[in-house]
Amino acid sequence: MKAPVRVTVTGAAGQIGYALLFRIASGAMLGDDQPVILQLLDITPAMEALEGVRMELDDCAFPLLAGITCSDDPNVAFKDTDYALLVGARPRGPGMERKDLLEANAAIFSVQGKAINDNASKDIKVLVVGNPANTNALITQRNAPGIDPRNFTAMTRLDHNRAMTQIAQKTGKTVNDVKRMTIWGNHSATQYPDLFNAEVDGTKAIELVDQAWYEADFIPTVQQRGAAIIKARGASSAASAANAAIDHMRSWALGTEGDDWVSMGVYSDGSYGIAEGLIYSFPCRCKGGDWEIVQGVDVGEFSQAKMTATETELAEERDAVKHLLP
Ligand SMILES: NC(=O)c1ccc[n+]([C@@H]2O[C@H](COP(=O)([O-])OP(=O)(O)OC[C@H]3O[C@@H](n4cnc5c(N)ncnc54)[C@H](O)[C@@H]3O)[C@@H](O)[C@H]2O)c1
Ligand SMILES: O=C(O)C[C@H](O)C(=O)O
Repeated sequence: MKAPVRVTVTGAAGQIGYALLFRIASGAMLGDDQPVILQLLDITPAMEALEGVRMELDDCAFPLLAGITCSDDPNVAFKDTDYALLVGARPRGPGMERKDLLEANAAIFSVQGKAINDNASKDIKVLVVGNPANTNALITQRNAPGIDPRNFTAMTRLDHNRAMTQIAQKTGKTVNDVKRMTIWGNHSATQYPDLFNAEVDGTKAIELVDQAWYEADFIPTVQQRGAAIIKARGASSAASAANAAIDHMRSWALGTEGDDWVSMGVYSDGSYGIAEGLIYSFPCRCKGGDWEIVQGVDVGEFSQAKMTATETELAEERDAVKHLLP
């Protein structure tokens, strides 16, 4: 058996937390030979509810669960931690865009970035789920100058998984037949799901559908899926978001499959002409606990315009929080 690793989850008493913690503790995220110590963070008024979640975790008797701490202090929750899933933030309601949450949520991530910088392992892997995820990841990263910027990522895996299922259903195949899906840019309504490079059963997806369906149906469905769930459920996605967080961390820690790739919001190094330093979703391959942006992916005129539009939105969000970016 390996030595336990520490996994911090913020917003642990919330709805995503409830769908996430039990799967991390079961080994779904880091493998069934990797014990974990859960370090759970929430705000003071949520401590009683969090205690209930801890009791339920205890009651599962997970063989891989080597310890649980609950705290309302980020300095405690991030102490020596190896992985952090930053979920704790306000969700949007009907009629809101995710960037409308910037004012309410941004300060959380500057505090947590500092706490990560001061307390966590220097090799920590951070996934930001709380919205607007890309810009919150940027705030976290910039407040943790002692840690490699590549260790901070934002979640677009939910959009990636949504796009996989939409194209599989349209073409009468299963998600097992879909490879090389890419979500470019921001986890927002400007994100660009790319069917020019995605493949279904070895054929370029764009060749299997008509351009009108791609533009008028597929792209808006993926872009607006979060809003559709809020409208239907009266609450934002939780189980599918937790599942995507597990997928993201598992790919990063244990590697992507063969020559396939996944979508991750990562620190831009200027690849594909995207401004350096933005947290932008790219096609990524992972190996040995590290990620790299896949190079040489085809970008035609149509894709370029959409990739630039979502980059522009991210630059606007960055400028709106510049007071939180040291
Ligand atoms: N990136 C994605 O794909 C994606 C998908 C779904 C949801 N989200 C986002 O995830 C976030 C959480 O969603 P949810 O449905 O679990 O919300 P929720 O309201 O059910 O839970 C949020 C939890 O965070 C806690 N919290 C608030 N401030 C905190 C702080 N400073 N420190 C620690 N915890 C804090 C709250 O007390 C609550 O327990 C929202 O911002 C939502 O929009 C992102
Ligand atoms: O849409 C939301 O606000 C929640 C989440 O980001 C989602 O995509 O489901």
